[in-house]
Amino acid sequence: MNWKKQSEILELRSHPELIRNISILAHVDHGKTSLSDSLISSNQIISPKLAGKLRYLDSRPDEQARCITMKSSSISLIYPMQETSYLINLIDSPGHVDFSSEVAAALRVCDGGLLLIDVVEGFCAQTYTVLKQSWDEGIRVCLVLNKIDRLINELRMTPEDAYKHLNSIVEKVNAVVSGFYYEKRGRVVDDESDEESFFFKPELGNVAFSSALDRWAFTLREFADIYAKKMGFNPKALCSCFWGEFYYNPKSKKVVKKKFSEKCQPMFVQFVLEPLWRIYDCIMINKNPEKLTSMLEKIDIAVSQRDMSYLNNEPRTTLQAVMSSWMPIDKSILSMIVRNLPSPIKAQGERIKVIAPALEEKCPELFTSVSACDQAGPISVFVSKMVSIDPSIHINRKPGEEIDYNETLIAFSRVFSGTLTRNTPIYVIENKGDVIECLIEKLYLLMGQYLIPVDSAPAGTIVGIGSLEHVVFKTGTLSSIPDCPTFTPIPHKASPIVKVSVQPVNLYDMNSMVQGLQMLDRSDNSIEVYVQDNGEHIIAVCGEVHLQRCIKDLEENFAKVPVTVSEPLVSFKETIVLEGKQFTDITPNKLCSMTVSAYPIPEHILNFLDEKQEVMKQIFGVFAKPSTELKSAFIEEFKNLLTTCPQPLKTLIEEHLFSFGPRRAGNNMLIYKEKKSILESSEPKEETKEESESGDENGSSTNASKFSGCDFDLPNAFIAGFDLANNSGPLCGEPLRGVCFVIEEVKISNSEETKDPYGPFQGQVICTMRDACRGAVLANSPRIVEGMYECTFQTTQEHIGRLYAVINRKRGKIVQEILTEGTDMYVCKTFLPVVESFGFSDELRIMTSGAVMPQLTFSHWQMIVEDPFYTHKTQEQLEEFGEQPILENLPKSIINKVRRRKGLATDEKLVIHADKQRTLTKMR
Ligand SMILES: Nc1nc2c(ncn2[C@@H]2O[C@H](COP(=O)(O)OP(=O)(O)OP(=O)(O)O)[C@@H](O)[C@H]2O)c(=O)[nH]1
Repeated sequence: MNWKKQSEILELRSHPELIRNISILAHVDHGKTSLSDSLISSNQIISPKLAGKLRYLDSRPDEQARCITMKSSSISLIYPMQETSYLINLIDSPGHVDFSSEVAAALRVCDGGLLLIDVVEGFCAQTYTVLKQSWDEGIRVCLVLNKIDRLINELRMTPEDAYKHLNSIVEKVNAVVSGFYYEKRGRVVDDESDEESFFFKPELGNVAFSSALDRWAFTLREFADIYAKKMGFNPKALCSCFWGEFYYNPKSKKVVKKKFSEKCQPMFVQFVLEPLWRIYDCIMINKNPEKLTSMLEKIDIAVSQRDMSYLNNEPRTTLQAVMSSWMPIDKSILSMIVRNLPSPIKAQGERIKVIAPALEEKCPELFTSVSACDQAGPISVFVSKMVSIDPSIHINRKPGEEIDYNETLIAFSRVFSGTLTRNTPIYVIENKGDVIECLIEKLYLLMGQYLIPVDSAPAGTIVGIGSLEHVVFKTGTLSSIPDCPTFTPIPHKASPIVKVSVQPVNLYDMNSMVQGLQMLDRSDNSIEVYVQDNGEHIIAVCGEVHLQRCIKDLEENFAKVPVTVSEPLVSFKETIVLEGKQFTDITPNKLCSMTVSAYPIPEHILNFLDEKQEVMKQIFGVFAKPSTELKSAFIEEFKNLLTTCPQPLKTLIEEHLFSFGPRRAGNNMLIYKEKKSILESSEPKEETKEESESGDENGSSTNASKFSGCDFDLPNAFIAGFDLANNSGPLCGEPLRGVCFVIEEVKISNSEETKDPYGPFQGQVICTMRDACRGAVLANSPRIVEGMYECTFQTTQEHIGRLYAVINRKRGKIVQEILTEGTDMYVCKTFLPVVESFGFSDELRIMTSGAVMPQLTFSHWQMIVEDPFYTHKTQEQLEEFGEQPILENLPKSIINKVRRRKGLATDEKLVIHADKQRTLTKMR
């Protein structure tokens, strides 16, 4: 690292108005890393010729090998513009859907973003996700339409068609933005007149057109500057005519607004795209050196003889030399960033209500300091993720320095106010509210593959903090004020659905592995690590690529021991299709019997309950203290849905809903006919004495107090049993989904016996309730429910047939197939069972030589219609198939597989050494 540049960076950090913290956002493979390479080359960190090939910010070997970014990395660049130097802190974030949490972490420390779109693939699933994430974080964004070269070289579009195509992409993005804008969710828009700046308008200079591969980019401002001099126009006025239906009349030398026709070309086509197309034609398509030389003279570009000599054999090298001198990508993009994206001072004032809403009321001093990005005020820092320091990272020690920089994790953080200095105590405020005092020993400037130790980090900067690896769990707030409220936690979109169990290859490495797992858990915001009841160590991740990265991190950085990884453990659910059949069970001491029936919950209610999980936890959760408005709003919505619920379930829920489950907030329900519905009272009602003493005439009673040995709350024991059944259904011990249990009858006999050989009575009631619920599930024709991924990919006509064959083989369902206008590209949307998804991406990639990169996101739960216990019963079936069980029963094979994995009994016949057995029989 150049020490002169380094000291300039350190100096610029104390001028927040000159800082821009930017993240590059896009769908996978749209060119983020190639663009960041070009921007990095502007600071002579890498050679411009290697930009796009080196992938400098993909420092991990697996990122280089797979050509995908898996981790956000940051680098500081200097950009001189009009005699002022600006500090650009650039973050390259991953585009793969498995790493959405990395994008969220990167956005929290930034103030602006560059939204990159591959103009051939257009607006994709992840483009929407990252745009939404940036809105939710209150981040301003500029648009970069990348890979324009593909419109010329691959699709052979005319400039007119290209203009229409680009216009349609800009309109599509703006349509999405307007949805966000008018929803105003997650953003506080104070100034209505500011509306225009949220939309992408090439004429305002917040849209760039680029080819990161060919190292060029432009915004309309640059073209307007060039032509304004030649044509004698005001550059600003000319810029506003370069986009839209404006035409230049060379005779009258005037710009007129006219509808598009063959004779009239829009100014964007005439002045911008035509010259660009001509250069590509001279170099890449028709290779015409004479025409090229005359064009270069006209636009006043000098290209070395050496670069020109590649025209026939390596035309792309000549093209890159020409285009990077004509429209250098770094200059266009960096000046767009400086002009259009806010400095920390402006951004923090806007974002504070989104990222730290509690400050205003609870800590006004810090609120003022954060809003103004005051470097002299009290300190507040947000740790957005803990980054593992892998061996590819180099720590630049100062000459003669003796500090031990043996870190495993550093805190990737943003200083929002004050100045963080080394060796100062600071308070770590955990999300739960606990406060820990600790000493900041090490601070680093993040420079891609290099960490540069620094002594301080002022407000508005991004910094790596050492010595926090045992104090901060995933994310956290640091402050010099101990009672400072925490920043808003980073929202998580991706849920960890793929689980594997891990164990060390050598058992004596168990301790190292467990410690390594703890570090891994800290280092990744979207991972879950826990120990299952049977002692297995489970890692739950977002997908296959994520899993590979985590295992690599575990083996190489955290545990540093080899581990074996099980087959992915996919989650299933269990449900029912019949209704009303009852099952009775009795406690082992024969004193309490209960009859339970079960009903399937209709899909629309189930979807509502799925959506409202968090709200339900706040209203009905064990320690919940809900606000009355929240509760009544939920109940009103729920009751509206019940109007379309079939009888008798509707009445049962309305009159006697006793609990949701599991943990009082899931998507199963318990009806207890002795109790009034929890939907009825907005306040929890105290039970009256009379109510609690009522029983039936037969001497049986549902009442605990009448039974001498029953000194516990019987209804709560029912809920506990119901919860146990919810968590582990009868088919293969997977959670239940969409089952409503009805306690039809409870009989308790009085007994004088005080000693019960079967253990505490409460435990017996709980277990019997669990078994009664499970029995009711079995009585009502149970089914397996499997998770489904939504998978979107783009492909050409050439590959589509083969891809569909793979999807069908994997039980996928194609739900949408749209031909992109002007191309032979199909955008396909399919649903794919999670259990079939392993190896799916690799198979598609191999089949299409890497052209297809499917994105899998969890979509919904879907019931497998087949009955797991189906046997031939009717006369006709028996005649046709005999009494043999069905060989290919999918749910049955899933049940057996899961039961085998959990060590539960299966009804499979095990034949070991069949030949040997036959021989033995013969010999006898
Ligand atoms: N034709 C063309 N190809 C490009 C351009 N920019 C990038 N590519 C290619 O697109 C592929 C993906 O580029 P990357 O820069 O790795 O894309 P990315 O968005 O960083 O990918 P992830 O980080 O994995 O999401 C590479 O093969 C690049 O060479 C461009 O402007 N034109």
